[in-house]
Amino acid sequence: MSELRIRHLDHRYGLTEVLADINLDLHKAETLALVGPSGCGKSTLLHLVAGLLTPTQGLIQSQFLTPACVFQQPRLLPWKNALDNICLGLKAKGDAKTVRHQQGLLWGRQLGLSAADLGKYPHELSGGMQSRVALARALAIKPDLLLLDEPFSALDIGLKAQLYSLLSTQVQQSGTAVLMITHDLMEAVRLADRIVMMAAAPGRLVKEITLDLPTAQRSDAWVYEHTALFMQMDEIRLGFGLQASLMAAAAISADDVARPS
Ligand SMILES: Nc1ncnc2c1ncn2[C@@H]1O[C@H](COP(=O)(O)OP(=O)(O)OP(=O)(O)O)[C@@H](O)[C@H]1O
Repeated sequence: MSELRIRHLDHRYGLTEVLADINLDLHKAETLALVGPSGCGKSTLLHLVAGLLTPTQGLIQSQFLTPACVFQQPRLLPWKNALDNICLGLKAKGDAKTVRHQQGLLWGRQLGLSAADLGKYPHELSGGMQSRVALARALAIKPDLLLLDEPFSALDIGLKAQLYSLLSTQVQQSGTAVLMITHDLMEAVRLADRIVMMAAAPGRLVKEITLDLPTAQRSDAWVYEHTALFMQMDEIRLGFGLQASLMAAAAISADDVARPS
């Protein structure tokens, strides 16, 4: 059985239905990418899984014990320097200062932050550096579930590549499950074991794709080719508000002609 089970989940903000009948499973060591257009409810779903919102209806059952979140906004404490921000979860866990600073330095370095950067306060860091501090803070507690809301969107292409590889290694070595949100289908194709496409109004799951090739074996060419392939799928195209492929468009107009008015 899966460690995370979501069944018949609905969510409303006031009278507006944002999520409708969401059914999803996530297993240990699995990376699931939620892809969809802006406003389709991806962040709401992540907040529900994180327990930050209560669903209007439906079931969320989680056996993960140490979840960690990285949100779109880094949400760093402005009065603490980067190192102390990274160490927040370790402090809450009760680790001694020397131990947590050692760990914090290690994670900071892994994420490409220098010793000088780690001494800086959030307002002295670039957006990309702040995102890396937030990711280091999440990884430092060795989570069994990582909830990522577009954590790579503010990063340059080289840094993205480094962090993709760090994340894949983390998943392989520690069995962390990852539920990640992205607008970027190519990012999902690079990192995920499964991609779930959402459509909007109300937010719902419209297509699931399983990627069998291990992430370590996915070359750039493989990623480009498969992204292009998936972009031909009607559910993916319609989810992003693009026209359906020509074949499907032809089928729709034939249908329209056949339907009595
Ligand atoms: N606290 C809130 N109160 C009322 N409506 C909200 C609230 N949070 C989000 N919404 C609405 O719910 C819908 C889904 O928002 P959500 O942020 O979950 O979408 P998203 O797919 O993550 O979007 P994006 O990709 O742009 O971040 C949007 O129409 C948004 O305006």
